[in-house]
Amino acid sequence: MIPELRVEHLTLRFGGLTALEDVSFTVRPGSLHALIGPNGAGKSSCFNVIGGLYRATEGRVRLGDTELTGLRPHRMAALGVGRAFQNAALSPGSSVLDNVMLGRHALTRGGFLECALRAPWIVRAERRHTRRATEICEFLGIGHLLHTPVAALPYGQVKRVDIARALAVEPVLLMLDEPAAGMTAAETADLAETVRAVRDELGISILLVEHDMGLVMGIADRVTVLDFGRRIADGPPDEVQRDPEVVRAYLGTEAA
Ligand SMILES: Nc1ncnc2c1ncn2[C@@H]1O[C@H](COP(=O)(O)OP(=O)(O)OP(=O)(O)O)[C@@H](O)[C@H]1O
Repeated sequence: MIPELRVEHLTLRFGGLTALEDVSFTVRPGSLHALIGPNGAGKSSCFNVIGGLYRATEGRVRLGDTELTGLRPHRMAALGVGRAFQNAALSPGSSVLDNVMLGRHALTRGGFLECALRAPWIVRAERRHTRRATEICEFLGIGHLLHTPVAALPYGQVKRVDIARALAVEPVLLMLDEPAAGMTAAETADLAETVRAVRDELGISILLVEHDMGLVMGIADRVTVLDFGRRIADGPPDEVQRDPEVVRAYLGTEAA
């Protein structure tokens, strides 16, 4: 069963600067939830608190009955949280498959000696992991690029490798941080379809942090809007889009 992600009363301060103030929202099981807002609204800060990179000054994050607050990122992977970063932390010289296999490591067991001696069960597990990593790449449309070094790929494909690596931990929650940043309009439209397919076919929850309101309105089930670190709206996309405070936040920054 896919658990609900509950973000409760998050406050994050950097010295005198309040990046988040009392932010709460819930990502319902199997839904595509977007966290949006203008520049500096606190989206990345919120993403980084949920993902364990920043420690909240106040508040908590729970996935079902599991407390995520304060856990380190590698523990989260083991608990079913897969994350793709804004600046993909991939190994550019390695192949697509090797990068995605790195994501599987959160799931692999086996000590150094067993690995070094290539114990039969390790070899079998490795084969199984390679098969699954290949399937994930095929699902994301990069199955023909398994042996290509990441450095040789166009940006849109690199982003897919990053998502594949996040999916390789078999997450119940996939966190995507501004996946469309730096993409062309065509790449963005393709990506939107892919994200939708991940939700529909894998049935997992997705938290999508995005600057571009246009991208999320077509695909999100629910949208939380931040502005100056505070939640200013939360609801279905069509409702949020018409919210006067949201319109003001976006138009205000555009006009500035
Ligand atoms: N590590 C940090 N140290 C100090 N201040 C920070 C840090 N990270 C973010 N901030 C500040 O917190 C506020 C929120 O920034 P954040 O990057 O979370 O916003 P954002 O909505 O993701 O913006 P963008 O769309 O531009 O990426 C900003 O005022 C930013 O300068």
